[in-house]
Amino acid sequence: MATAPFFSLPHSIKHLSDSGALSSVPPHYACRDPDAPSDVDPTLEGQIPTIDLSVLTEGDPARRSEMVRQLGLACEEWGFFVVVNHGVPETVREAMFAAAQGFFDLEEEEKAEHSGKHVMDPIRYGTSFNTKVEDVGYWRDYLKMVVHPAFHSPAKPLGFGEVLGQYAACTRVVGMELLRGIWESLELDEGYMNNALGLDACFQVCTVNLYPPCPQPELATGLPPHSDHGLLTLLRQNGVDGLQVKHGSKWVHVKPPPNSFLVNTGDHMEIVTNGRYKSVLHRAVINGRSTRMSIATVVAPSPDTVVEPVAQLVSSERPAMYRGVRYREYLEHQQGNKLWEKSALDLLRFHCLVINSNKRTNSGCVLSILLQVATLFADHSIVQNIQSFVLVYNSNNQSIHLYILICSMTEQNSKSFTVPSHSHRSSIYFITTFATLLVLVLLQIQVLTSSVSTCSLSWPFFDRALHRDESSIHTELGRARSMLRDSVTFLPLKDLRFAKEPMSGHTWFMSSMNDTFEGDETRHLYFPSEASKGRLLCLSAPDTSDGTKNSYALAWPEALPHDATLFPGLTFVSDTYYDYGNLWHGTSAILPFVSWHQRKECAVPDRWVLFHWGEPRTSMGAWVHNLTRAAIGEVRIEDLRGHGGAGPACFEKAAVFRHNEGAMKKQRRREVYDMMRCRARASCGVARAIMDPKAIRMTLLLRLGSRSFKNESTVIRIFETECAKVDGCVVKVAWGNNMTFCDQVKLMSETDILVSPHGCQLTNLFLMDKNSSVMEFYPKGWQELAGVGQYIYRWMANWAGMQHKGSWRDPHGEECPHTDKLACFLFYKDAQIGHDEIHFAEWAAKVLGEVKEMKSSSGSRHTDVAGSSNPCPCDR
Ligand SMILES: O=C(O)CCC(=O)C(=O)O
Ligand SMILES: [Fe+2]
Repeated sequence: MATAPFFSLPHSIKHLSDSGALSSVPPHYACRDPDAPSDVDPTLEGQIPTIDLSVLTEGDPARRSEMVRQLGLACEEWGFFVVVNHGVPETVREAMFAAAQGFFDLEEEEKAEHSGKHVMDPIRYGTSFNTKVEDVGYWRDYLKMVVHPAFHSPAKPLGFGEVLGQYAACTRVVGMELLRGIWESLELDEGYMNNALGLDACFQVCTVNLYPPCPQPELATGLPPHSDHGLLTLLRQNGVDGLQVKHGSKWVHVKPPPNSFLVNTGDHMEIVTNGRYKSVLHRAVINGRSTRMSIATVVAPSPDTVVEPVAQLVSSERPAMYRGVRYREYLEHQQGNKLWEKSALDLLRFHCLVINSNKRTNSGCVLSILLQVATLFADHSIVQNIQSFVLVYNSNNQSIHLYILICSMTEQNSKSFTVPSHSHRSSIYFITTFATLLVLVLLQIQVLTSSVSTCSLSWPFFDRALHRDESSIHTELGRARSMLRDSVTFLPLKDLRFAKEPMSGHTWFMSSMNDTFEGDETRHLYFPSEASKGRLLCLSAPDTSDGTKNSYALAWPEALPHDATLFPGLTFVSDTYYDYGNLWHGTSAILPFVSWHQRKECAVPDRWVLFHWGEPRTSMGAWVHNLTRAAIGEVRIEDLRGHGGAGPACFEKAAVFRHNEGAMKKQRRREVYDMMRCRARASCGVARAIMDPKAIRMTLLLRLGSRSFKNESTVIRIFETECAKVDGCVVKVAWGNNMTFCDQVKLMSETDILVSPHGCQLTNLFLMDKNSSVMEFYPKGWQELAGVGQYIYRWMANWAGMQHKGSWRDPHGEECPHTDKLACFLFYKDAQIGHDEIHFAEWAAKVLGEVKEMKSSSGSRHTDVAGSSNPCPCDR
């Protein structure tokens, strides 16, 4: 029951603290005994495990599997670890803390717009944890935002949403990589886990915690001991410590190394791993001097998933310890009650007992089993808690084993969440089923021990079928086939309900179908398969300008739709939301096919069917076409309208990718980029060059028109001047628009530092030797208006094993004359880029210095080139 505090609660602790009039904490906040002996053990601090994420994502298999082992140990022994080398730029963290500070600095009325009425509101500003039910207050203000699967952000301060979006995306990537390692440490299949937990639509919430300085920090607390609800929580802080985690019976004060994430396991990790990896208790302490801010990002199962212990971690020795509950319900319960230790999780715990009665089968023993069972069933509370019972008859030694799994929950347990509990009727059901089973077992014993082996039952149906004449059977089969054929149902290929989210879940393209996960590959569809129940994919796509007019269906090979043409062999079906003309988007669309090709014994498709927004396309841009041909083999794009028959096209075998490479794992992407680089170089005959280890090759890959440098000759001179200062440095200048594919492949194979404006020509970056560097330039206005798409080359560099050395964003340039955001973005998109002589010179010198340093420590490094001793994957 809620207890009303005896003074009126402040709007926020910040408000209270900013007033400056406090010399002691109001009694409502005094929840600690200042004289209690310290429960913090400083000796444990140095033992907190550290996980190097870069080893998980790009380490060689041996290092990676050792890191996975360490991750497993960290989860098992601590439930807490520090993550370093996570790849999230410091600038992203800094921007996020600045934006969060900006929010808390708004006027109290502006923030109050988000003072949630309900604990499940997607944006919630408040103080303490849940003032409606607490009888003490915590010295903390917070802003909680659900950022995935749907993204929510306060509108103020300006730009908050962009920064949050970027922070959320980066932390989600880190969270997913860690989860991947965690599943691996338990030998759980990643695809299965992603599916079981609905991780594509994972629930992600970012909570910014603000702990202002407190006049009596020894009396109050920031957050009491608690565990978090999700799978993992990733925490960053503003440089002021205050997080403490429980290890054994002691607390550890955490002092994170710079640029690291503090990660703890949550309740749902404990549930799903059936208690192998327990959620860790932690708390936030406060101080008297400085404001502490932390950002906790929880990554959790999708809200509608019913999470329960995964079957692989449940056995007779370790029965399920928690009952399943829908994530949304758990969250609502946890957020709607007092925050205290593991009180929410405790409600889901089973206390289990396995009873095994091992008896020889003679009538006396059967009677004794019956008696035992009757005694058990006489107690209604036991019947209520019986999870399962199994009777096993062993015919070798003629014994019966009866296993009964009894799992109890407290009264409160069964009330708190809405799950069905057993009723009297179910006890009757149990008893009846049990009795029936027993009779069946006894019957079986009899059958086995007597020598009756024939069955005299007569089946009128078979009887009739056997005596029918053959021709009538054929007629009947023909009729059935024709009915099947008529029942093939064509659905719209493009479902506009999902038009806004073409990349997520089961999208608008064949929206009624679920993807399959296979290892770390991009999810995809394959026909015929178990999932399609042996049916083939048929497409009817005559309209090239409106995808909603095109359609698809599944049909059994024996009952293809009328007028259908069957295309033999393997077909690759691709749908992309951009186009096959653009280098970046085309590459992104073919990448999963390259991966699939490599995995499936280098299978080359007989044809490609390309869709863009659900509309058929009959060509790829020259660069994309060449890359595809180099990576997979000859590209024959089928024009569905010109295949001869007027009816639909059905494919003997078809692999469909419709999310670009979106869901592919990083390690896998790297392998695919490696393969594409290797094969592109081989197909262009780029010869292996023995490089002077001191040579540093800088390439300025420039653009004409939009996003070209305003003063190109000056920019070239700056880089030439800096290059001239470094021993062995040469500069090349090229323009992407007038080069063939092979010219570009060759140029990249001879580039150590790629200097280029943001734009599709940068897609070439993966063709450089691994570890090469990229410097990127943007016109004015991009940071604010371009959304996350502006980071694609940063991501690509990371996926392909390159080093992105940062970006320069032109602060000057023509002002946008429009008021509309989109119109302004389009205005800046085509703008030219200025320059900053001093900055460019210093930046170039720094990158040149780093590359020189790296080269001198690693020597010559031309690898994976045609003619080298390492053939490319799928070389024949
Ligand atoms: O601020 C901290 O260090 C802890 C925050 C926390 O535990 C939470 O937000 O759940
Ligand atoms: Fe927490």
